[in-house]
Amino acid sequence: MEKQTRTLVIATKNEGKLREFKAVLEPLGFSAVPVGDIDAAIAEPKETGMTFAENAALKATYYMDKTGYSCLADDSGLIVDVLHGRPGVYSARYAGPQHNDADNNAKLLAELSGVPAEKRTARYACVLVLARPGRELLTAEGTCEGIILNTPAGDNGFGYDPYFYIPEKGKTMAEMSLAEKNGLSHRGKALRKLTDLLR
Ligand SMILES: O=c1nc[nH]c2c1ncn2[C@H]1C[C@H](O)[C@@H](COP(=O)(O)OP(=O)(O)OP(=O)(O)O)O1
Ligand SMILES: [Mg+2]
Repeated sequence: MEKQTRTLVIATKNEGKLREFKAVLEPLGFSAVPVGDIDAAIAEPKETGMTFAENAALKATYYMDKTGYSCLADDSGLIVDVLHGRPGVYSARYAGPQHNDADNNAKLLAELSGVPAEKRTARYACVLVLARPGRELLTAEGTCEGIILNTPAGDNGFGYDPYFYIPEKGKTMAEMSLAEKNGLSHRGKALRKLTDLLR
């Protein structure tokens, strides 16, 4: 086991994801530095992929090329069964290019209006890709099952979390601490798989 801290540049502009990355990675001896701290002027890439895996690889490779560092990217989203998998890879842009959580949640609720609880099954999915100079890409995935509520609960987390209810826990993801969310979330699962690959 190497003892020195290994720096991973986190290739995201999302503060909520960054908090979750740091909480998992720092206790494992990684220093998680947001790409904006390396160079705040790098423009966000267009997420043109058709899958989470394509977009995660695209973001990781883009930021590695721009910074020269190993870069860890996350592409994730919400898959709602009764909506045939929407919003899926378009989760961040569901209500339009402004990329606004409140607008996205409002659109989700409108699309689910009148749909009873037992048909509101959904899952979060996360694909992580680590791009390292001169090496092959590393990929890890995670999912987390839940139900979409009609009314929000909780102030933690980000994105769709106030509406994403975990029946086994009796609460939404926005009612969980960072550690509790990471313990069961799509991102937490993918991060643990990815760090296992780095040991
Ligand atoms: O744990 C989560 N809790 C709540 N919502 C979540 C979660 N995980 C993904 N989501 C939603 C937020 C966003 O609407 C979309 C991700 O979009 P995605 O492009 O991967 O991220 P982003 O644009 O916010 O940041 P970036 O691309 O810079 O990493 O799915
Ligand atoms: Mg994005």
